[in-house]
Amino acid sequence: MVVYALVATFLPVIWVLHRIFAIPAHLRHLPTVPLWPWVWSYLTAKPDSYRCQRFLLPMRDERGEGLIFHHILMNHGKFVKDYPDNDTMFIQLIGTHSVGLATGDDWKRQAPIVKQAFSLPVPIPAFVALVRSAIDVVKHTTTVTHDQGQGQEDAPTHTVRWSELAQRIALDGLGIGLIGHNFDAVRTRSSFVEDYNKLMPALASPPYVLFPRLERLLPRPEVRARMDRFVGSLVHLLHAKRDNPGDDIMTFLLNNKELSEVELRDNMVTLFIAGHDTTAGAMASFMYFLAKRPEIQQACRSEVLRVLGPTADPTQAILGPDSLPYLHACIHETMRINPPASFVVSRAAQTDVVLDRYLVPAGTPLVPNIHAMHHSARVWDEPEVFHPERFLDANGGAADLRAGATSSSSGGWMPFVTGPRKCPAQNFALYEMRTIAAMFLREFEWTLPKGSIHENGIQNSFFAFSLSMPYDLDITFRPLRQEGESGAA
Ligand code: HEM
Repeated sequence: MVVYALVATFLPVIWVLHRIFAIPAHLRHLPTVPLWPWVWSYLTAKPDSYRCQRFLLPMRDERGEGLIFHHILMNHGKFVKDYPDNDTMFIQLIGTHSVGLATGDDWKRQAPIVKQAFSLPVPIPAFVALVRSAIDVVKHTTTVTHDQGQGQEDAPTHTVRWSELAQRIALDGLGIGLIGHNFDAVRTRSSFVEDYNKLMPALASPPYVLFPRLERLLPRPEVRARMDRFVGSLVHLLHAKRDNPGDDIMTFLLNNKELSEVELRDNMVTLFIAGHDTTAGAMASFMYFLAKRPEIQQACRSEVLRVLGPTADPTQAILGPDSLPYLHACIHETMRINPPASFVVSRAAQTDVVLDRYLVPAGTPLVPNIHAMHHSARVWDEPEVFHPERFLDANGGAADLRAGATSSSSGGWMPFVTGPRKCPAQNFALYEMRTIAAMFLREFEWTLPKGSIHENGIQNSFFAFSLSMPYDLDITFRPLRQEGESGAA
């Protein structure tokens, strides 16, 4: 009797799971990852980098992945962005009418406007002021330790949860660049920042990501309320911008009469979400790799001190890749080895198509994987090694990116992807990162604290929606000069 009851209970569950996850008959000729370990990796909240290393990279030697990757991204009319249905709260948050998810004529109308907005001068002086605040926060952090190592007798050091501070810096950077608003997240805790910080992990909860319908079966009113409050705050700022225009991105978009109210709302939220954890992830990873490689950190610092001097404010001209090629190379190498977005929104082929040697039926979701591309031994020499020099030319200048790859046909470096739908904010993000990196290099030396969970390799948190962000990353900073001193060591 008990056996019958168990069978009657579990058979339907197994049947439903099979229906959800089984590979459809028309796709069974394609190579596959092991299904259940893959699903399990989501349920146990493993990061994308783990899935890529464990399941995708072992398949790489068989595939012409670079060419397929390029082909899909360059032909965005044939491979159209294809996102999950509106059941996911994440899609409800960012909306479907922004440049990020629009397709066809809607995208063609919006893309040039957004691109033009990002060609406005990057607000370097405001970034500089922001980084000064962050430096101040580090220096006044209460977890001061005394480091007796490296000949620096009893030098005070400050151990900071850098993965969080990087997020707060990124939020303020976006506030400044997008709406000319200072959230002051670096120094203060506001309900807006709290809502935002709690919202994203809730939306990325593994069961809800795997089974979006749970949102209907087991609704989460507190998460929805948080989301509504967060969006309400952004919309409020957007409306206030009409009466108080500036030289920021949203003012530019508001002045363009071609964007509807809903498009403005969706773009505002999308730009925030698209720009926040990506930039924070890149900055967190940068500190990590330079903490692990003090000789690279020192070479970077020497370049910054030589070009920028010990105290002058960085300017846009001086922060360019040609002035600081080694710093530029370190940031590029960081974003190669731990790309902040590990894969892109899926694309659906509009007709049956042959990719490499496989027939892919129309409508099949295709997800180019940036992490796999960046770790392909067919594209990169020693892909697992942090080696910034791959982005320098023979004279030590900033190399053409394609020269970083051993196979020039594949391009290789793609944290912002490539093609018509590449990230419009690449320049904005790179200038912001160079400002932060240059000013921190001048101010501090840094290491991983003893016992760091990242000692044997960077640990990314589970973050649905493709983001790679080191978690609980503490960094120990040692000031290179005392208050009031004018030069770095
Ligand atoms: C290190 C920082 C960043 C990285 C690594 C990054 C990466 C990417 C990637 C990989 C895509 C392509 C997504 C896809 O096709 O599915 C993308 C698109 C996009 N990004 Fe970024 N991004 C960064 C910063 C930003 C910032 C700061 C903003 C805005 C303030 C932004 C706004 C956008 C938008 C609007 C798109 C969609 C473009 C389109 O579909 O036409 N990103 N980004």
